[in-house]
Amino acid sequence: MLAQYRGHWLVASDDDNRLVTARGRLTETPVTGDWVGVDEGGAIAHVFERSGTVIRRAPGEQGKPASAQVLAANVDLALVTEPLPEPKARRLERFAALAASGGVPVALVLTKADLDELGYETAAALARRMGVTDAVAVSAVTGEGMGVVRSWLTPGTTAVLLGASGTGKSTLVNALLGEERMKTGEVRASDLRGRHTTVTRELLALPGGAFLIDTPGIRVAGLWDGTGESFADVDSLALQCRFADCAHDTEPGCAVREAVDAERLAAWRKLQRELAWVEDRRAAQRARDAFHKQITRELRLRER
Ligand SMILES: Nc1nc2c(ncn2[C@@H]2O[C@H](COP(=O)(O)OP(=O)(O)OP(=O)(O)O)[C@@H](O)[C@H]2O)c(=O)[nH]1
Ligand SMILES: [Zn+2]
Repeated sequence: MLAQYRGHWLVASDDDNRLVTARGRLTETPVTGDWVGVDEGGAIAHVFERSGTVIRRAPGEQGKPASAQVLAANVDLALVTEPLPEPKARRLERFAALAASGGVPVALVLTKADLDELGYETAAALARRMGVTDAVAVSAVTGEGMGVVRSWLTPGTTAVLLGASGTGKSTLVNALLGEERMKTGEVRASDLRGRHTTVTRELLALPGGAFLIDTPGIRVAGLWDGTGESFADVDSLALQCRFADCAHDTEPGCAVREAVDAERLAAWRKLQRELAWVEDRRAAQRARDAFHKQITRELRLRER
């Protein structure tokens, strides 16, 4: 699945790219990166099981039940972006957690390296603190660091760009695509002529043989399902705390507070509070669903 538009999906097959609709009653709504089966009528009839998903809490309205939104499926690597010269560690941690919770490995990409002479050092320091192996400082202006990013994009694998609006994702996409961008533009124009659709998340074929999913315009990245391995430092140190349910706050004998950077620990706490809030809502929703199911079953029994 190449891209999702309002009620339409752009699907790649062996011979061409086709704009299709989806049959009702699919188990999952198809998202960019999905492998789908299309029936004779040219509609998506099946969404294959996913591995490596990026899921956020759907930006909902107050009072509405919390729900999940899959941003990308079947992703092998998340390039988490944040601009130099003052990258925000909190945002990096949040996006890294979003990827890690769906089983997607993370690499840090600090953009706009031309605005900071110490970009590479900053990237390395942040990566060390976050427990991330791969980090780079890149510039679309000078080309610095682009080779490193390309080396991560193994042919046949799919990467997703994750980062707040304005962190330089689209610019990075253009740099990686080189002249190829024109082609995708043409495909899009001919497929969607007169449809007035907004392009959201697209799967792009890079010249080197890898695929890249851009996620433009993300303003909020609410967590949905834990922080994955993105706080492995906190998780493993927690085993040495005196109390099994240590909140790493004021408890005596806390191994985490001693070893983890105060700001990182504060960020962890904030994300945990958010997750507790989400879990409350998810539990309430599950209870409502179970109740609804039971009522429906009882009504059906009575009708017999
Ligand atoms: N100096 C400098 N500016 C850059 C670089 N990369 C991106 N920018 C600028 O940063 C701004 C935002 O870049 P975008 O690529 O649009 O950011 P984005 O992450 O795609 O934003 P959304 O599409 O809103 O999610 C633009 O004005 C770019 O020109 C860079 O390497 N150096
Ligand atoms: Zn502790």
